[in-house]
Amino acid sequence: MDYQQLIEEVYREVQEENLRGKVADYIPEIGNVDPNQFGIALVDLKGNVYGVGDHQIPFSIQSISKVHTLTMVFNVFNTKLWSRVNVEPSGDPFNSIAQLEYEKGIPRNPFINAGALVITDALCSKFENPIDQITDFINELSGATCVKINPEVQSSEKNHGERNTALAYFLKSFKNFNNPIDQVLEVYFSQCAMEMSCVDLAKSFSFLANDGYSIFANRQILSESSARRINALMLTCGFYDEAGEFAYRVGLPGKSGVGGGVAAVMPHKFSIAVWSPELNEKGNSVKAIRALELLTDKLSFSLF
Ligand SMILES: NC(=O)CC[C@H](N)C(=O)O
Repeated sequence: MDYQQLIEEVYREVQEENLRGKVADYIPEIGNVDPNQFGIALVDLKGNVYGVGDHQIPFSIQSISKVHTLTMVFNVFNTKLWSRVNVEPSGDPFNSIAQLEYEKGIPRNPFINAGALVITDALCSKFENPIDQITDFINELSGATCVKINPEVQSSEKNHGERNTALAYFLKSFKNFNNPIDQVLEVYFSQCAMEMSCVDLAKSFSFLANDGYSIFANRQILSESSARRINALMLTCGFYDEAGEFAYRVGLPGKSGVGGGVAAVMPHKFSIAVWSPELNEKGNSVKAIRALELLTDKLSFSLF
């Protein structure tokens, strides 16, 4: 299969459809992007990179960073962690607070905001300088010094972080939070404000397509069984209350962010990142989802 030809075809067809959505504006600074940008990068397991459109332009990865942070604590906290966060799809918006109350402070999964805050709290217990450690880790996975924290986005998240702050206090009231709230939120807002291109993002997900081994970091990042579990979580929880629709239309494990990015993997074949800022009402990129749907249709395979 000629991947370059494939993604160019997908790119062209999606552009022709002229799909529109709305750039996220609840974090004002991430609204300051050109909404027409669109890029695709695919990385195969030999390390060949295929790209089209704005695939080299860094963008705000937002919630996609939740996969990187989960990976960082997965080994150490594997058993203990699952008493603090569940592994079930939530069926609720990513920043929902309601479920957390009747489920007594145990978030449904690590990819909704409440669950990601628990993961970042666990990360703060494990690492002395968590922000540097996350940056270093993602750089290592991408095989390049590519991650930058956008300070304007970071402070915009902080200044409009009432909901995430509320979630953190809520978790604390159920004793599911160990570190000072401000410290954990600082790390959480920083990981969300990280910027990288589709190419580097696809590389950073490559180990999940490769039984846990990163060809860019030259090491086993997670065991084969742990990598498989992260893929299962992405498939069932990676798109919040649209996870079912993504599995139905695309059929790959993946993770979205409100910056308009989606990273996904086809196990044993490739990792892929698609970015376009306009979102649907569930907070997922309209063009990125359509591009991945066309891609698996044209390939005639997905996980299923
Ligand atoms: N879905 C997302 O990408 C949400 C991330 C965003 N920084 C938030 O916490 O609200």
